[in-house]
Amino acid sequence: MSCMVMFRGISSILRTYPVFGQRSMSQSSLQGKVAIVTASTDGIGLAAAQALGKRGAHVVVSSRRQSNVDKAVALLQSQSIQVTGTTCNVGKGEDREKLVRLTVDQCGGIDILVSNAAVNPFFGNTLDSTEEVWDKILSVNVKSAFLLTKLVVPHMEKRGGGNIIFVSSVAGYQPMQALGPYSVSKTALLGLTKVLAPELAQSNIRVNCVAPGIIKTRFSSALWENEDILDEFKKQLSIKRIGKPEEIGGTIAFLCSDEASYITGETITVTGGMGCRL
Ligand SMILES: NC(=O)c1ccc[n+]([C@@H]2O[C@H](COP(=O)([O-])OP(=O)(O)OC[C@H]3O[C@@H](n4cnc5c(N)ncnc54)[C@H](O)[C@@H]3O)[C@@H](O)[C@H]2O)c1
Repeated sequence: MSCMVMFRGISSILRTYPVFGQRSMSQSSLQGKVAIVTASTDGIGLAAAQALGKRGAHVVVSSRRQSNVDKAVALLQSQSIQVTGTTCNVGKGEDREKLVRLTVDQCGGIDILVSNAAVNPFFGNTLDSTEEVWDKILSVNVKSAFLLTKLVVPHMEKRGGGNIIFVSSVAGYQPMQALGPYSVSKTALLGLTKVLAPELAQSNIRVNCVAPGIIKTRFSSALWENEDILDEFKKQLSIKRIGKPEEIGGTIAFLCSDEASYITGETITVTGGMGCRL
């Protein structure tokens, strides 16, 4: 068989069975989608914005400081990502409303919410934690995730569907020593995912969650800056290194794509094989 004949044969197979050709590429595409990612000027949030943006989504990045927003917007623009930026403290109702209003006004709608912001103001024995600690952790890590969801759902319904991603933690499955209240807040997100997925499925909105292991960001620096602590953690890992923010960003983008069209109510652990599921 000549090369020409063989080439024609392959092209006709690709036309007949598009799964071998362009279809798989378009299923991962987020072209035309609008994505809000909270706390997205650094770490996992920034990596999620990059992963969604590289697949064609217009991303709306935010954090509490304008200077950080400006830096992230400039970085994403330099990577040819369509981006809008604003300040948002997710713990404040007026900021959440401003974020949603600005996104709808400037980008025409909302298809994706990645609720990524979190705090951990407390290390120690859980019985030493105060009411203020619990109020802060539950307000930022859990309540704001739900209240933002409530605000974006009507806009997703107008677009015929959407995707919501909560960022939990492996600590949500197996509480980490000295991180009691934070771990409990991350367990709550596993529950929130399961509660909302069936309610929102009728609106064609999928609700999923990612539970990172130890990822190299500012948030986890206490765990990886100290070699001894890091070595102890590495013993629990199958892949003997800590994770990179883009490894979480990629998982989030996958969950938001049509490749994950039959996945809802799930949490994907991304831990290098830490092996501690409930
Ligand atoms: N890095 C890890 O090892 C790890 C592991 C498991 C889960 N996580 C989760 O990943 C998410 C991102 O964390 P990260 O590791 O990228 O660290 P990070 O410090 O870059 O991200 C957390 C961000 O939340 C922001 N934030 C805190 N309170 C806020 C508020 N009220 N409004 C808006 N933003 C607020 C912080 O400014 C910070 O930018 C968090 O939900 C965290 O719990 C991280």
